[in-house]
Amino acid sequence: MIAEGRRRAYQALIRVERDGAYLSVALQEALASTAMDERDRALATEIAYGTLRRQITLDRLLSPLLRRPLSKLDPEVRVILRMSAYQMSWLHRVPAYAAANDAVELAKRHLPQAAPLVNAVLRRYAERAREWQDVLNRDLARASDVERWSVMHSVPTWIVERLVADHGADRALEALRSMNEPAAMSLRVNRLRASREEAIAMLSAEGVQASPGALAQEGLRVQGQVDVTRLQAYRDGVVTIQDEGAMLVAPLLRPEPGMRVVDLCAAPGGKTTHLAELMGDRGEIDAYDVTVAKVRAVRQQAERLRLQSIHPRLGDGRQVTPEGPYDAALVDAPCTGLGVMRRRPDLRYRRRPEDVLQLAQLQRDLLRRACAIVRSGGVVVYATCTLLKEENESVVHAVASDPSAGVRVEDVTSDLPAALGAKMGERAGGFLLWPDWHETDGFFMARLRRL
Ligand SMILES: C[S@@+](CC[C@H](N)C(=O)[O-])C[C@H]1O[C@@H](n2cnc3c(N)ncnc32)[C@H](O)[C@@H]1O
Repeated sequence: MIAEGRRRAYQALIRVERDGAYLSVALQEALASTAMDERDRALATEIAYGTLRRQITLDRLLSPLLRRPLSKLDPEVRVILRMSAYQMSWLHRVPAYAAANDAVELAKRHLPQAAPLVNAVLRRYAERAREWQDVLNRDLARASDVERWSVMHSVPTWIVERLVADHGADRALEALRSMNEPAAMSLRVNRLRASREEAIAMLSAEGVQASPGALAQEGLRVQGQVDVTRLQAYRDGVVTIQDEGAMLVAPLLRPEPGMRVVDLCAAPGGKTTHLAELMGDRGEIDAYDVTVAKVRAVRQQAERLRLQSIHPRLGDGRQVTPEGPYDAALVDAPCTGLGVMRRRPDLRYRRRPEDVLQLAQLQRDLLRRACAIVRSGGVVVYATCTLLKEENESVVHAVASDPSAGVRVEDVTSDLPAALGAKMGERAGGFLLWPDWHETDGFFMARLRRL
């Protein structure tokens, strides 16, 4: 019988491979049954995320064992080979024979004619599975640095090239090394409903261990992987799932009760709701996004947190025309998401180099619009979860250097937590929080002030 965790991991991975589904959605569907054991759930999650994180590496390791290129095989075979090779090389508590036997059973069930091939390839793979680094070092001895790093860290070459060009090889390499570590889980405490200590006690009463985060005053780090949405503390609006790095963005607007704020890219509402909490839920926040489903997501989060000051609105942020100017605006722009690769391992394979150019245009347009609709002396915060200059500093520079925008860039050092220490980097055009510094996602944030 195929282990439940492997069966569910396969279900999710085949949806990603064959139908282009997002991993988070496909896995949620695969794990939907409430009857599932927590251990099976954890194994399925580990296999699905781990396999996608290591996909380029796995394909390189598997290729010499195949007569045909991996890309020419049926998606079912690709998925079964990758997920089984992943377990053999990375999940040392899983015996190789268990992974191989289940792989053959999976093949028999989903593509019976491929079972002998799966069996033969994985028996050979198992002989060297633990030595994958040595195998690759030999294979890549004559490869360029970019190709070697791409294969070793499973990141497409164009992304490696861009990161090296933007930040230098050392910094890029440090970040790449961190991209395949599982992401820590953090929560934001809604301090309108509980103090951080009270929230820790509520979570503890539900069997969840949490401790104060190092960076954000309202941040909590949770031990292990927990489905927080099932907890009473979540349903009661005491906590929100948010990366601790993301919690540094809303305070940059210097939110105060009574302010009128616009969030041009609000869904699913993580930063909008944080703003409302920081404003004591007094004031007005117009929260825009482009689809009905996304606007609904913002509304649901506002309702769960019992926040009245948020007005979810359907609309293109580039065309927002308010009756009067806002005190502050947030542009948490759509981006390539390279700072959140740990949480969304499939993103790196979906993105194309041409996306950067298109996104940068949209980002500039959104930021220009934000600058146009805040009052004189008001602030605009621009944020992304990517690491590329073209989407970060260059966007800020393009807008701020245009005299018609009437803004200047501010140094945000004094608004950032002291816990960041010396790790501040170059901040003239904005602040980049690297994902390998404090076990957060990677974020860029800049503040502009209207003259
Ligand atoms: C990075 S996400 C925002 C995350 C959100 N601020 C949070 O913290 O939960 C970017 C959002 O921008 C939205 N978006 C994309 N193009 C847009 C546009 N032209 N106008 C407004 N929103 C847009 C996307 O739908 C997406 O929800």
